[in-house]
Amino acid sequence: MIEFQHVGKRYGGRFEALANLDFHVRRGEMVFLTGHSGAGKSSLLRLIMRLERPSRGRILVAGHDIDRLHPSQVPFYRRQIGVVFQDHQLLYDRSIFHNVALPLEIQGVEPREGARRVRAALDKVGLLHREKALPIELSGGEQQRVGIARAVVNKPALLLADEPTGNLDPQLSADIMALFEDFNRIGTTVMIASHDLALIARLRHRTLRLREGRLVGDQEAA
Ligand SMILES: Nc1ncnc2c1ncn2[C@@H]1O[C@H](COP(=O)(O)OP(=O)(O)OP(=O)(O)O)[C@@H](O)[C@H]1O
Repeated sequence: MIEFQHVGKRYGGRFEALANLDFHVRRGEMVFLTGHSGAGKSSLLRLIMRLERPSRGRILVAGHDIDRLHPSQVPFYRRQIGVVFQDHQLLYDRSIFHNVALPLEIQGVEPREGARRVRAALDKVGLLHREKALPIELSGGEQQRVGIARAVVNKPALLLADEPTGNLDPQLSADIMALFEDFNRIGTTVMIASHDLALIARLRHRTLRLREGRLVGDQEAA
């Protein structure tokens, strides 16, 4: 599903944030990405999203070299990818329903079909009863669930998350990870960048470890 072949990324032509990365994440896998702050986790995710382009090497997603996408194809490419951020990036003047509906509105999905999909996504994250609330009325863990509902409302083949539990306590973090496992169980490929080594160790999924932009570990689930 995701194949990195000798991928490097330099910023500003000099600083090497990622160097010679080679790995393959199979369709349907759930993989953690770890490493200290600045190791390159976010850069790696941004390359997959094609928010950044590699300085060298090739990145294949679902068999396609994403560097070769025509600019007009990039929005369609990104629609196959759900993204969850640490800080949720919710719109605070819009209801939970409208936050989750946003990607569908942008794509011009017919409103009734859109509403059905939004409610299905909210139901999966256990927040259907809060659809009319504003984000500010929700706890941090619930806000992160809204971020996840918005990421999966398109039924993406690939779900990426950048420190999705960064601000949550251990129990809420475990609940959020369990949600990712639910989506993985129904076939979604999942890649999660996280600092939380204790939680990762408990969950037993393949773990890619970065250090200073290099892949220094690739451990299969125990
Ligand atoms: N747009 C950019 N321009 C220049 N340097 C950048 C840019 N984005 C990231 N970097 C640098 O690349 C390195 C890797 O950063 P990155 O954000 O990918 O690491 P990270 O592992 O996600 O860290 P954190 O956990 O703190 O987010 C860092 O040294 C960072 O300063």
